[in-house]
Amino acid sequence: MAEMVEAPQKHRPGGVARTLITVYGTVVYVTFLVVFLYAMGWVEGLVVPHTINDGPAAPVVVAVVVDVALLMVFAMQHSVMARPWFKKRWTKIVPEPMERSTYVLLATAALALMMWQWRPLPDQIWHVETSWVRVAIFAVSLGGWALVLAATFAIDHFDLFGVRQVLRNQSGKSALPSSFRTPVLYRVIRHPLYAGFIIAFWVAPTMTWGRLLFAVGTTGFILVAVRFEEHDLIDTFGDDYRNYRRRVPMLVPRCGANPQ
Ligand SMILES: C[S@@+](CC[C@H](N)C(=O)[O-])C[C@H]1O[C@@H](n2cnc3c(N)ncnc32)[C@H](O)[C@@H]1O
Repeated sequence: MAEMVEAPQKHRPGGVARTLITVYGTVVYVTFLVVFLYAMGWVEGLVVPHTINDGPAAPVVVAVVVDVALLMVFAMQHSVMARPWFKKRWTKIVPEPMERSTYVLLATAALALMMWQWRPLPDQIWHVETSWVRVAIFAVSLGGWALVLAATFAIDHFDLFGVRQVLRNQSGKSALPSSFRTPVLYRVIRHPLYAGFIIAFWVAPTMTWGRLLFAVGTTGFILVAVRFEEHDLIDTFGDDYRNYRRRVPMLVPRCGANPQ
């Protein structure tokens, strides 16, 4: 049973402002989709002209420093802007219906900056030659991306990316309260979206040092982000989330356990 927690409603823009906010949220969402699709190709080395193994050549130490700095910008943006204390202060400056879209816009900018400025480390750690094995490995990796997408829809895709908030604002409705959900994926593990990213980043037919650095950095960030996120979820949903955490594993499903 989903528990509902009322979200406080602050600024209520009217007329033209509402329409502008809706346009803003829609443009941000479409921009995010384009950049995110590009990022899939960038990581996988498929379809797009510029991949994780391309870019300006740099000495190894410089490349590592630049890439770690880019990963940290990405991690800081996500970690700080997702916290309730930040949202509380931020919505004194930015109208509440725009808050999530602005988060998504800055997350998209951080991702685009990373792809643009990433310094390649193209030496290979492993490289699978056999073509059917390569295809099978790609399929698992793309399965990781599919899991990410499925998890966004299981939770609430349009709410996660700020679209629902601007559309509700357009029709004069207040923000939907946060709700605790355990749709099927979330009955197997607590963080299917993050698990999908980990699969997508690590399962690679060719692993270069650059991709490994990316996989290690993002996985480290996910493991830290989970702690902050769960702390906030416990603050919001209390014992419902505590009990859920006892019942359901974090990232790796339990063998033989039936999702309840
Ligand atoms: C990017 S999503 C990632 C969700 C989850 N960590 C995962 O990996 O599938 C982060 C948002 O999902 C929300 N969230 C995480 N688990 C949730 C649940 N079971 N029900 C509702 N919202 C949840 C968090 O509060 C946060 O706003």
